[in-house]
Amino acid sequence: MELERYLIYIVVCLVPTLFFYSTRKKHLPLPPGPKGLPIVGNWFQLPINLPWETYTKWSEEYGEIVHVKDFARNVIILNSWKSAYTLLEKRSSIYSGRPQYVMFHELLGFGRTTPSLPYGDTWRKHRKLYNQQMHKGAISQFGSLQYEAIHELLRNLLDSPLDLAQHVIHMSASIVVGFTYGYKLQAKNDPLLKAISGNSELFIQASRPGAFLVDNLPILKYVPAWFPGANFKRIAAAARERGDHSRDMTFKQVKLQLALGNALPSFVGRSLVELGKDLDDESDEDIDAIKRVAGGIFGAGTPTTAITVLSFILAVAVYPDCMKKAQAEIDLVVGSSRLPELGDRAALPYLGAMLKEVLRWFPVVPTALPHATTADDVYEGYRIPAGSVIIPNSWKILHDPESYADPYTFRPERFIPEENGGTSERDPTIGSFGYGRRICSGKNLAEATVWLTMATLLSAFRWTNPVDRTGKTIDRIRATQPAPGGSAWYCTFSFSNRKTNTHHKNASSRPQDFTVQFIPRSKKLEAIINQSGS
Ligand code: HEM
Repeated sequence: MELERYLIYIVVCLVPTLFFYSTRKKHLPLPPGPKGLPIVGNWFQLPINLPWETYTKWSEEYGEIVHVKDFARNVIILNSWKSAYTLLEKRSSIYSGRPQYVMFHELLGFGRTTPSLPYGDTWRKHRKLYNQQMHKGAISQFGSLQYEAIHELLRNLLDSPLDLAQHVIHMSASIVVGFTYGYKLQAKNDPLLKAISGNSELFIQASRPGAFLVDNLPILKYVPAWFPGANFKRIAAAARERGDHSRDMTFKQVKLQLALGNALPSFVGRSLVELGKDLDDESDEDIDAIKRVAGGIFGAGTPTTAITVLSFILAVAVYPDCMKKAQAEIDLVVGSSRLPELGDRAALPYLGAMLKEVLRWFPVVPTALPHATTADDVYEGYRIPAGSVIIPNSWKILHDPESYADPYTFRPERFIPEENGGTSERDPTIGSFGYGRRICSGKNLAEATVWLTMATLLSAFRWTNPVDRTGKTIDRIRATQPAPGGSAWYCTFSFSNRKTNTHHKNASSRPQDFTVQFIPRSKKLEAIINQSGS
């Protein structure tokens, strides 16, 4: 009898409690944010250009996490390290999706590249391929590719310093394309480069929330391409064709070289050999994954690496003391009778700190790529529904004075431990390379390339006084102000010889256009640079 009463008591108390907790989430408020309109929500307020600036303004009014509506879609912006770290890193099991957009995923055909895949088995397969070919040991085997491209950069900078940006982009593309396909890029008008760079700009532009109306009104995808106003359909058809063509062309090239036995080491070649399957079965899922991972590397890796190098060149030009400190360290370890090598990295701590500072001071992907939630969640009393788009405001997080003293000053010492005279500020890797399970999968290659370029340039040259196209000096303040227009656009722009391009507003950042004069640090080094190509 006693037992029965206990059981009844437990059922009476427990069931409502469980019910309360299971429905509680649904009754909590969404995070605060600007008021929107019926149906479209905040669509008209979603920023197109330099979006992190608007997100930062919203955070001043509404707090560290802000909610807006992109039609029916909930968009949550994370403006603090605490919220980004707690949600995207610690709760990454439910924050690692990607929002799916009709234009981006379906019409443009980008839906099967690594950055845009939903969280699931195909994405895991892609990341496994990256891990196999891009762990630190595997990357080190591509050292000669990096030396060749970076030494060519030195010679190009001496020959035509005014084409600084083009030379840096060429260096970055040579490494990325060499790594992916074992392909040697021609100095000018390379046909493969033309084929694979065609969609870079659209990729970033279309991944931004609210970029195309069809994303929120999917019915528009049935509008025929000839219909007035259906320009997006024509853009999409051309992009899909370009994508299919470039993927097939590059893949077939490597397959042929493998068959002939003259393939240079590459991501595609190694992955295919390790797979050990019939390479002609292109319907095979594993082969398709290799093709698609490779197809995404150029767009993800070239502009990001190039712009990080350009930011470095600008940073040390306006902070000559940092340049001198790094050069003193290099002179001590490397000397002046050779150029730096990847093996010198551990012995150059100031340069390591400088790499971190470049990534923090001028983050090239200031709002990462949007993540998406795969389950309902609660944060600090706010409801975050499943399927929400999550945008980390990395620009703000990496310039937060609470984490980084005097955040717009370029100061590598912030990443030197206190016991060695630095200030031990928080490592910016999480943030500049993204978050949680979706963190940049090319990080090891990117860091090695940027580090080696920094070391080699500092060892070979000195440079100061950056000027813009009109000859006006760029000072420290202007150096931190991103140019309007994005990085992927920048590469397309440069590759296509400045053909007009109207879709130049997107969510990536690049410094102002600038040039500097590179002066060899000694006759001996000048001779080493000139000999490096022979
Ligand atoms: C300095 C250079 C680079 C920077 C600053 C950078 C930064 C980023 C950022 C911020 C993300 C978004 C992460 C997120 O959504 O949380 C990302 C994703 C990605 N990056 Fe990079 N990246 C760089 C170079 C590269 C290179 C060289 C490659 C390829 C070799 C690459 C491949 C990718 C891929 C595939 C993704 C998507 C990962 C996924 O969705 O799982 N990146 N990168």
